[in-house]
Amino acid sequence: MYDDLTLEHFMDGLVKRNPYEPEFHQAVKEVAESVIPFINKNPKYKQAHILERMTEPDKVVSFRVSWEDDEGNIRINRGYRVQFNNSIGPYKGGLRFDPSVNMSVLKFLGFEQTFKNSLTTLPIGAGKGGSDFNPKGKSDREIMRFCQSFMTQLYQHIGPNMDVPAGDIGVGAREISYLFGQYKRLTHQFESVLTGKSLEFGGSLIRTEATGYGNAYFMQSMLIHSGQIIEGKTCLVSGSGNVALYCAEKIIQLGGKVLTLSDSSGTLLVPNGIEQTQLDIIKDIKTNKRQRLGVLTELFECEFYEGKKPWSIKADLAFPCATQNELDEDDASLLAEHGCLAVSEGANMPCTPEAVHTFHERGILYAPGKAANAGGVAVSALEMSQNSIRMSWSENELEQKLHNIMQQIHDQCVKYGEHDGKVNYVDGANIAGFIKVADAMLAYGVV
Ligand SMILES: NC(=O)C1=CN([C@@H]2O[C@H](COP(=O)(O)OP(=O)(O)OC[C@H]3O[C@@H](n4cnc5c(N)ncnc54)[C@H](OP(=O)(O)O)[C@@H]3O)[C@@H](O)[C@H]2O)C=CC1
Ligand SMILES: O=C(O)CCC(=O)C(=O)O
Repeated sequence: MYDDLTLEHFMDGLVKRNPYEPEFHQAVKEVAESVIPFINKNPKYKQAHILERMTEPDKVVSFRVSWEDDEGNIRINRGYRVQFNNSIGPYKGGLRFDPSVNMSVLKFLGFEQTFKNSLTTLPIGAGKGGSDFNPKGKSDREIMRFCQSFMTQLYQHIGPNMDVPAGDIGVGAREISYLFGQYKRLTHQFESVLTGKSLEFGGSLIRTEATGYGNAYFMQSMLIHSGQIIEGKTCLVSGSGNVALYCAEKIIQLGGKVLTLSDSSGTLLVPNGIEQTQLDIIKDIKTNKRQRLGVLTELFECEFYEGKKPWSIKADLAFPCATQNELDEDDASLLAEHGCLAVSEGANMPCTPEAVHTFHERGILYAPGKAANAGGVAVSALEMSQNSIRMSWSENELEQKLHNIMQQIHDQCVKYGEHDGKVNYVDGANIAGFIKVADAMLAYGVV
């Protein structure tokens, strides 16, 4: 007979094996709280030490990235790829270029990706990578030289059936193009080794929009399930990158009113709701001109609050779409006091555990990122499928597929997270994501 697994014992071991990795501990604890009771009811997972194996990455690589800046100085950064779990498909997950990147951050992201990719219903394993390189303020040429040097190290670890990276914070269409160009030059192969590519060379329609659109669809499903609608609701969105901009766009299309966006310098407030024409200006400022949101006060009627987060503004719904731990307990209390009904995470782990606890305590519907932002990686998997069959699906087809996938993810969360008529989307996402990967690992035996 086996004793029950306890959260305390499991987490003690994990922290000892992975010291100084607070983000990784946070992500694992959130999953362990949901799945340990499930594992104890299903001893086959306990006997095979599935959770212990799932929390140990398959492989981690770290490498030097040397490159030359525009002044001719030699610059050195560190590159990484964490290949977390390939039980249900090739490693799949983004690359992040940001000074905050370290092993703890990439392990939390790779671990989360395991559950997210499982939830998509598509055959993709989990990985994450990146560098502590800061793209802000760099010229196009510097970005190109960095990406080429990064790929010169990374290319031997990736491949269309091995590991397929994509974008994340600081890695968008420009960086993916430089990375793909260098991979092609090194290997003489034109293959589906990155997703988020431009349309001219194998990219998929809707991939740019997918994470943000998917998050708005998830919120819509969650509201409908509880007898409400998104139309007419006031919304706070944080961030103004890929995820935030397209989350805002889909909210507007669904009839919601987006009051805010933000960046690392502060929050933009449009009290009557951002209109699509204004959103197009914001996209140009952030994506093409790479400027701060504050410049918008000169372009249309809006307010800008330097150094402030959006969460103190009264609204019905919240969509944190910037970065991890951007919404804490105080922010969650303010949202609750202002009557917020639901929170759906576009970013990965943007809400602290204390904030999530507050949502649950105050009856606010809460969708974790691994469920709500899975639309991006799902369309990445569809990009891989299109590349394999050398076809391109239409925008309508892809958006319909994305919408269906988000609905299926929602329904899996309900199936595994509903107790006494209430849905705990954290438990639902964790248990549903766990089962598929765990069953594949059991089938492989001890590997
Ligand atoms: N891209 C994708 O397909 C997916 C992304 N995600 C997650 O979504 C989040 C956003 O990614 P993405 O939109 O791609 O990244 P981008 O680089 O396109 O945008 C990031 C945005 O977040 C803001 N930001 C970053 N750090 C901070 C901070 N510390 N405080 C306040 N604002 C901050 C940035 O501001 P500034 O402009 O000032 O830098 C920018 O507006 C991340 O958590 C990512 O892991 C999840 C699933 C898929
Ligand atoms: O599209 C992908 O492969 C990566 C998406 C991603 O990094 C994420 O879901 O966090």
